[in-house]
Amino acid sequence: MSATFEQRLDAFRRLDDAKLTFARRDWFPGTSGNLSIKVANDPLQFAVTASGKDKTKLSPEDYLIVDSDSRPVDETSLKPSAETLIHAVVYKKFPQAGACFHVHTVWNNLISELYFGQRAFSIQGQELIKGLGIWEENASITVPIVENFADIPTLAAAIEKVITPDVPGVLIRNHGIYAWGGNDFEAKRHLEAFEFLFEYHARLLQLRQAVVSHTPNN
Ligand SMILES: CSC[C@@H](O)[C@@H](O)C(=O)COP(=O)(O)O
Ligand SMILES: [Zn+2]
Repeated sequence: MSATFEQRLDAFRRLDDAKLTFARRDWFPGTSGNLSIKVANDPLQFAVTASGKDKTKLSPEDYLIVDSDSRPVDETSLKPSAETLIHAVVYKKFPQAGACFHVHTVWNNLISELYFGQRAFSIQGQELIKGLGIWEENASITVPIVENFADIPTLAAAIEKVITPDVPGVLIRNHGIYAWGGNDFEAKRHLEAFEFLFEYHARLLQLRQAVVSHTPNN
C-alpha cells in the first residue's frame, strides 16, 4: 500500500532532524550527502533528499517520495538525489532497512584513501563496534570499500555486490559512506559509530607515526 500523508510528513520531519544534526557536525560540505527514510514496503517507497540542495538548511522543497525505480511518485519539479539508486539498492537488498544516510567527511575519505588498493577496512576490539549492533567479545568488523564510479548505476551495482547484513555500511573511495538501519535512530547510531571508528583509527596511525619519528635511533 502507498504511504499515507501522515507517514510522509513523519518521514520528512525525521529527515529534518537527521539533516540538522549532521549539518551541525559539518557532514554536508558543498551540498554533498543525501538521506532517505522508507515510507512503504510493498510497493517500496521512500522519502529522499532532493538533489543539489544546501543540506545545512530547511526548506519546503527538501524531500520527495520515490518508488523502487528511484522515480518520483508524484508530479514534482524536484529532482531526487543523484544517488537515489544506492538507497534503493539498500532497501531492496535488506527489506528490514528503514533509513539510509550518506555523508562525506574528511575521516571517511581518509580511511578509504589509506587503504587504497584494498577492498575493505577492518578494525577490532573497539567498544564503539557495539554501536553497530555487534556485541561479541573483541569483535572485528570489515567495512567494504568500492571504487568511486562516476556512473551511478555502475556504482550502485558495485555496492549491491559487496554489502552484507553483518555490517550496516559501505565506503565509497574518496567519496563518503552509506550507512543504514532499521529506522532513522538506528541508521544515525550506525553512522556515528562508523565515523568514530574511522577518526579513531586514522588518529591512532598518526600518533604512532609521530611516536616512531620522535624515538631516538629511528
Ligand atoms: C556536490 S558533491 C556531492 C555529490 O556529487 C554527491 O556525491 C552527493 O553526495 C550529493 O548529491 P545529491 O544529488 O545532492 O544527493
Ligand atoms: Zn555523495
